Amino acid sequence: MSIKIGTRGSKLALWQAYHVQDLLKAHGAESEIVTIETKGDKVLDVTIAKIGSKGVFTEEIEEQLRDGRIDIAVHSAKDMQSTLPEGFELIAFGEREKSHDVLVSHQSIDLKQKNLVLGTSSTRRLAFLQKYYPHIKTVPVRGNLQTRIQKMKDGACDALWLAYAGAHRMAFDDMIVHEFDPVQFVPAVGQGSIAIEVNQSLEQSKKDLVRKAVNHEPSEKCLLAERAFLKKMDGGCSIPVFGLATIENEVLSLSGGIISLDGQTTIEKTCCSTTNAAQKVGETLADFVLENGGREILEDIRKQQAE
Ligand SMILES: NCc1[nH]cc(CCC(=O)O)c1CC(=O)O
Repeated sequence: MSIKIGTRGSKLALWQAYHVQDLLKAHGAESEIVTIETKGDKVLDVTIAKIGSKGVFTEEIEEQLRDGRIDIAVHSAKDMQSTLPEGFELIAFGEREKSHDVLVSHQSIDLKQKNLVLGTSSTRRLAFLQKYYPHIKTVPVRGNLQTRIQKMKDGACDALWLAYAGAHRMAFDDMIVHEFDPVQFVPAVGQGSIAIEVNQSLEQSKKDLVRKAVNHEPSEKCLLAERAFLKKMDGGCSIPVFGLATIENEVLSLSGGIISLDGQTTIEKTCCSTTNAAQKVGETLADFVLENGGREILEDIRKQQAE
């Protein structure tokens, strides 16, 4: 039985796909990798928020899952919508890498420095920057990590604001010049973990095998909590919703919330539960955030983004 693994073609995506291939191999399963270009890879001159359609990194891959050209798709969990299109499911989450954000640069960076320009197009990161470092300017820098580093070196910005996981997996550790505290700069839901998506009708034996080889249970529980939170917040990747779950001594703690685009208002909370109530705790957190000002922030953002 050979498993066909679909993935985007960026180096990070391929790293993740080869990682899954290795895990499958360790469980005695052969596999092959099929690279697929998505709209998010093709359209590089606008931010993801502006491309607008949900699933910019997933649609073309889901087409191939639908017609069986591939068996599984490997994604960054962070790129996955909270509600998948009809007929698809996530069956496994890989062991999470450290989930925090970092600055990557070829030069040393002082966040107090005037005229500093950081490369990012993430609404969450922009809003946190308004809150903690309002003097810092940003420019959107899109493309795969290697392209972005080149753009930075060519002068587009002084440093790139990235997820540690991607920077580390691409071996840019030497260029990490700042690490953001995940308590202040809470990561995006799913950051640092990979997710395996399948067509629901995939043979159960293949699903079982893939899950056995790839799924990391504590990471899965955390991701279920975070994704249940995101789903109830109704946030895609262009809404500055943040959330991070951790497990210690069998207790799952989920910290998350929403921040207004100007960084002035943050609604956030930490909720705890047993690991078996992961989804429930995500929903509880979302209810709290929505009822305590989050709904108004969401409406404001929708209005601004419609303009
Ligand atoms: N937004 C794109 C994206 N999706 C996943 C990662 C990094 C790896 C990960 O979090 O799994 C990145 C780049 C980044 O935010 O720096």
